[in-house]
Amino acid sequence: MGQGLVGAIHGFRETEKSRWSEASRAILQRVQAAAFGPGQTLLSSVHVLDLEARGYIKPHVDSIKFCGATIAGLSLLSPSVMRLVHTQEPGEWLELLLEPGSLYILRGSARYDFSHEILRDEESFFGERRIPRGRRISVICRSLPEGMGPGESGQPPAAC
Ligand SMILES: O=C(O)CCC(=O)C(=O)O
Ligand SMILES: [Fe+2]
Repeated sequence: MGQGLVGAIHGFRETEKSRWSEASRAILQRVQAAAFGPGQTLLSSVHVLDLEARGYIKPHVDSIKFCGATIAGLSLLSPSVMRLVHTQEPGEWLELLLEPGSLYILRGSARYDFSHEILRDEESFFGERRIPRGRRISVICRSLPEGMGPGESGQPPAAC
């Protein structure tokens, strides 16, 4: 979790995980192949966020100090709605329905120019459609910030 994120997430527990079963590694490799380019180095551990049914994530942009150009998140258990809002033009926004088993990828403008948030149960609508929130687990892979690759100076952070 990025330093700028303190206070953004409510009703959660989390961990940074670097050891995975062979079956999970195969899934993470599919995520990485889909989301990251060959030149991108990933943070050494994967962020696992367990959001309770009443939990939610307030709008934020992941810190550029701790997280690079790409954020890829696998959603598990409950569906949820992620809203992206342009940081300079609040009228410019979109919502993503994150079904269990789906992968979202934030890169380019979506990564840097839009905040992202996970709506709380009371506000959890995708258009007109009510999306009741249960417990949701997300598995988030991030690239290292530029200039933090292997062999370059600076210690890679343990997590975003
Ligand atoms: O749970 C998610 O998919 C997003 C989490 C998030 O925005 C963060 O940890 O920075
Ligand atoms: Fe985030």
